[in-house]
Amino acid sequence: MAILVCGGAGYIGSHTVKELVSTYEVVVLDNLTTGFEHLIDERADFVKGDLGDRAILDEIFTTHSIDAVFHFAANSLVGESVENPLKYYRNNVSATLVLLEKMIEHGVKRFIFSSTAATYGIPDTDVITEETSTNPINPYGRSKLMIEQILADIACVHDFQYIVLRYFNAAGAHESGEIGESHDPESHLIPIVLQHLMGQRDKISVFGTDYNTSDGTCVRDYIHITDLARAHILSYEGMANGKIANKTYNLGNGAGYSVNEIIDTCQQVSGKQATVEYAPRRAGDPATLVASSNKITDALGWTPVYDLQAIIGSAWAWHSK
Ligand SMILES: NC(=O)c1ccc[n+]([C@@H]2O[C@H](COP(=O)([O-])OP(=O)(O)OC[C@H]3O[C@@H](n4cnc5c(N)ncnc54)[C@H](O)[C@@H]3O)[C@@H](O)[C@H]2O)c1
Ligand SMILES: O=c1ccn([C@@H]2O[C@H](COP(=O)(O)OP(=O)(O)O[C@H]3O[C@H](CO)[C@@H](O)[C@H](O)[C@H]3O)[C@@H](O)[C@H]2O)c(=O)[nH]1
Repeated sequence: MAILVCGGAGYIGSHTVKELVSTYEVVVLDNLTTGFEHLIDERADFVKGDLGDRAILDEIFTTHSIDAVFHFAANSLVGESVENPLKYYRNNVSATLVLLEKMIEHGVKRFIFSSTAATYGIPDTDVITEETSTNPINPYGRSKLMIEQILADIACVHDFQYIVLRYFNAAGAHESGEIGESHDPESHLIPIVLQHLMGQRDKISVFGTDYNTSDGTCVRDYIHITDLARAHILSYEGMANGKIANKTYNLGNGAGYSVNEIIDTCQQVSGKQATVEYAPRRAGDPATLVASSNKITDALGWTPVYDLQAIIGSAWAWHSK
């Protein structure tokens, strides 16, 4: 039995493939719009194509015995989604519907979905649990919540099980040093700061200093990608063993760090001094997003291993290489 990883050439997908290949047969489907073929572990089969392409999905589902689909493929930039919502609804919703239809048609019944803290919008609590109300404030978050709702509907009427994983801010690099965070252009805070500290950017822009947080900059919960990858594998095995089905779990470290604190930690880890420019708010950004991940700890025993220092340390090691 094999696992199909949609978006396995991307940042989180490629790290999960690396964790999967030692135990499972893995097929990667990716159109390489934001991913890179060189990130895919060579033990995986790679199919270059789009998840909205019915013929490619028919081919994969008939030539491989797929037991589960891990679905990472999406557009995932908050600011871009505000500027170009149709791109987000087309890729994150319409193309995913094609994948789901083909799974049902071919009798593939296990699905793990990459969702996001952006489904919560501006939470009315300091620490977000899965019971916190979902009220996304940007098209990206809405596109993910729509798929979550569609999954619940499908599971009511088909032989189909899903796990939704709502990640907070994914960061860090694989401990092998072989792969790390690659987005082009890069928009994520930690790689931008590290690129600057390596001399590849003139300065860092901090988007917004007037948020209702301790220092006025946005607070996020950063989680290492290997911790995320392990949560996917535990979720899959939990479903396959009949322990869990049709659940939604947060994945975070349970600690919030402001943009300024991230810059400080990057300076400490690298031993270099940053040049910072304070800029206006970026559209679509909530002030604070911090997770409680107790639900997945209770269900599957998952706990994050990497703290912020270790996350930034792994990213710095990879960037320096
Ligand atoms: N990076 C984060 O902090 C974060 C946080 C929460 C949720 N997520 C979610 O995790 C997933 C992975 O994020 P990432 O940071 O690795 O992004 P990424 O852009 O690095 O990876 C996405 C991959 O999907 C591929 N892809 C996109 N649309 C496709 C399509 N229609 N057909 C085939 N392949 C397609 C891209 O080429 C890329 O390789 C996304 O669903 C994202 O919404 C990411
Ligand atoms: O040059 C920069 C880049 C970012 N930020 C700020 O840093 C914080 C983190 O931004 P970023 O790294 O872009 O991540 P988010 O926008 O929080 O989104 C990430 O985390 C979300 C979950 O919380 C996921 O859903 C998204 O896919 C993923 O991109 C935000 O307050 C940004 O405004 C800056 O101040 N300057």
